[in-house]
Amino acid sequence: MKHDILEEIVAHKKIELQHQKKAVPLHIMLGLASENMDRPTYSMRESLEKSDSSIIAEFKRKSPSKGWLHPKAVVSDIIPAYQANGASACSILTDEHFFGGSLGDLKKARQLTTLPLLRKDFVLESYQLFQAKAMGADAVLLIAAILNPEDCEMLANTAHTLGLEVLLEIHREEELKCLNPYVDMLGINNRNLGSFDTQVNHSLDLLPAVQAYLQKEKVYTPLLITESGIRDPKDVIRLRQEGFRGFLIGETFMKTENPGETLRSFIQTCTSHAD
Ligand SMILES: O=C(O)c1ccccc1NCC(=O)[C@H](O)[C@H](O)COP(=O)(O)O
Repeated sequence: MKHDILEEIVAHKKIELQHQKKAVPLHIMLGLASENMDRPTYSMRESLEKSDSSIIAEFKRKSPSKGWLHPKAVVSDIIPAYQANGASACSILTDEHFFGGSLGDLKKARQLTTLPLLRKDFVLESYQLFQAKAMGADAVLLIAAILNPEDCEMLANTAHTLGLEVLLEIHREEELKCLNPYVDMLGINNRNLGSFDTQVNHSLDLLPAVQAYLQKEKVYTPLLITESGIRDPKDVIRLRQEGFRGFLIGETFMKTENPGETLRSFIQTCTSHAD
């Protein structure tokens, strides 16, 4: 088994954050970004709920599991094409070292789309939530595997005070303890970050435990999202039938020459086979 890449990512992120907070202290960041701090956000949850396809199309240049997917990808080509071709929301990977992204990508995407934007990064501190809001995000990802339940609730609560929705990602049943009243969407990651093994059926395997937990803790009603390794429109149809209402897809689109066009034919196949 490979070492857990998350440990390496988190160690790197802590150092990166120290530099960022020194270079741009919070009060300076807020002063520079007043336009986005004041803007009303778009609801990712509502956009997914009302769509028949509910695709969250990801902007991802490279990944630890696959290396470079689309090294020269530019936001101004891909994000408008995602919107034109039926995405319900976009996920922007803002981590630079491991994913080749940046906060600049998020800022640029905000200028080019009215789709809800998810800041996809490894959030450890509320400073990163302010960054997300300042750069134009509508939602943030919180990863249960790198947070304890108390920090997770504090971050989710802070995100809400900024008007940001929260997608909580889990991979294992034990991580359900990170659910809290501020979680809008619950994502099951099909990728094991130790082995990189990615099985779409993982979402279905974990579903009974998730449903039982939600049934027990009646106050939580997150929208269910499935994340990673989705390559076949038939998987979207099958997972939708089981109750998933969001499909986070990166590699399937980003490894192609024209991610927007690939999204278009993916959605067309989903909708033509849905009945
Ligand atoms: O994608 C990776 O290799 C990866 C490794 C370590 C932490 C996170 C990772 N991916 C982030 C994601 O959540 C995915 O980009 C997202 O779910 C889309 O997955 P895919 O459709 O398989 O690109």
